[in-house]
Amino acid sequence: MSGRPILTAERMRAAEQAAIDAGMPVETLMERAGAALAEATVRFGAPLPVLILCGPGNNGGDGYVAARHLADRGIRVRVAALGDPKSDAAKWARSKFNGEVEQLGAETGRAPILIDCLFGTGLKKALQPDLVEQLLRLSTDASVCIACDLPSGAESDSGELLNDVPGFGLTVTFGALKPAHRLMPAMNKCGRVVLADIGLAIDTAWREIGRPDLPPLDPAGHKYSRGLVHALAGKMPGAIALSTVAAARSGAGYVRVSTSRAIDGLPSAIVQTDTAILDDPRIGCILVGPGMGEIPQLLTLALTARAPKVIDADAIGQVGDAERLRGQDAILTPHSGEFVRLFGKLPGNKAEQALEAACRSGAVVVYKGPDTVVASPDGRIGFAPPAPAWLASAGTGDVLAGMIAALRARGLEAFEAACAAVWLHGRAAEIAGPHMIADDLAAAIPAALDLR
Ligand SMILES: NC(=O)C1=CN([C@@H]2O[C@H](COP(=O)(O)OP(=O)(O)OC[C@H]3O[C@@H](n4cnc5c(N)ncnc54)[C@H](O)[C@@H]3O)[C@@H](O)[C@H]2O)[C@H](O)CC1
Ligand SMILES: [K+]
Repeated sequence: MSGRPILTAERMRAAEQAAIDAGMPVETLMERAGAALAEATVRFGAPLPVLILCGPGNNGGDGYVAARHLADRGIRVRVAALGDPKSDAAKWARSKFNGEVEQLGAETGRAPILIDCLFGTGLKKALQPDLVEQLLRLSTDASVCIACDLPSGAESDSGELLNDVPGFGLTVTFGALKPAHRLMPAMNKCGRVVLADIGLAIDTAWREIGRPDLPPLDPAGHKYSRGLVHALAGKMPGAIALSTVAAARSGAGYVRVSTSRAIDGLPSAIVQTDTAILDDPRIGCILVGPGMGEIPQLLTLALTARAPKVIDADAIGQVGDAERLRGQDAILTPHSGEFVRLFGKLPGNKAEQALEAACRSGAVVVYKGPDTVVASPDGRIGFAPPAPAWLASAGTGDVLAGMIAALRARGLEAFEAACAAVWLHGRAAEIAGPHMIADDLAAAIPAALDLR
């Protein structure tokens, strides 16, 4: 899967140290970071006057470098410092900035552009209340607020907010994204996240889910080679109807649903049958769970089949022991309640919890929410980019399950199919707009596919 790399603070420091050990002075890294911050500020905020808040560490050091670059470009820039720089690199950066540096406090005057260089990946605890008060006050009247690496108060690895944090329009980060840029609640405070390459070698299996690269249609293909999705209907046919329509619109060549009674309103292209022959070798992916209700035998039936399968909604509640999924080539799509009921409260951030669940079950786990992460037992993690809040409505999970099943049936391996569907699901919601219902979301899938 393509997508921007994501590293925890510790792995970021290791990448930085490896570069330093290879002869790259930390000042060079800081110079590149600060220059990138200045460039992004000019592009995002135009040549308005700038106030940079500098902390005592290297986050502050980036700020002094950015101040120098902005001043060199003729932009009026002031620096308000939280004490003197403590790290050698920050002292170096401070010494190279010839402008005024005032002490950050209640008298610090506002500016149209505010850049937060107080704390980044070195944050250890919540900011002092009076500092939070100044940060919030100075951000209130700024027209543009920019965070250096992270909003100060955002915990880099968990995405928790250790203190009140203003909403930033832009976050400029270096080398790799951090989990906080793509996990709630910190994700909501970052605004647009720009990643600056500062010359670090980054190697990671954790990535932001990028635009998917789907296989082209085979001109010699037929409906089976384009992917047969076989869905198992349960007590509430409306949910499986949404899933099957979503699967068909996601490019499955043939969508079939086993149902004990005819489902009204389903497009004729979706074949309804009263049998469930799941050892049909032409099946590309089975879908069970949407609208299933309390019929555990449907999950048991699905688990007798060798075909890949998407286990969603009510079926997750019937799994019982995650070990049942080992060897099933399954994709599990829990929201937080379903996740905790099946796996319990796991340690670590949401991504690490999803990875642990993937390892315990052998399944690819799509841990849904306003921040969705996809984890594979082989260690890969995909973090979804921000998706519209209006996805929080009935039936959108059914649509996602159908999209995953279709892309799996089209031949993408499980992790890639799940990541691609999550990305397309978010874009389809943007296209459908804030008043959408799940049916509109399914209808917007072709337009989302055209975005690639
Ligand atoms: N990753 C890279 O390749 C580069 C990162 N850069 C920038 O460096 C910061 C990380 O710098 P660091 O000095 O480790 O920590 P911070 O500047 O985030 O924190 C400063 C310092 O402050 C102390 N501290 C922590 N929390 C608090 C608190 N709540 N109140 C008071 N003091 C606190 C603690 O001792 C910290 O060490 C990274 O974010 C990037 O912006 C490099 O400049 C470029 C390369
Ligand atoms: K910061």
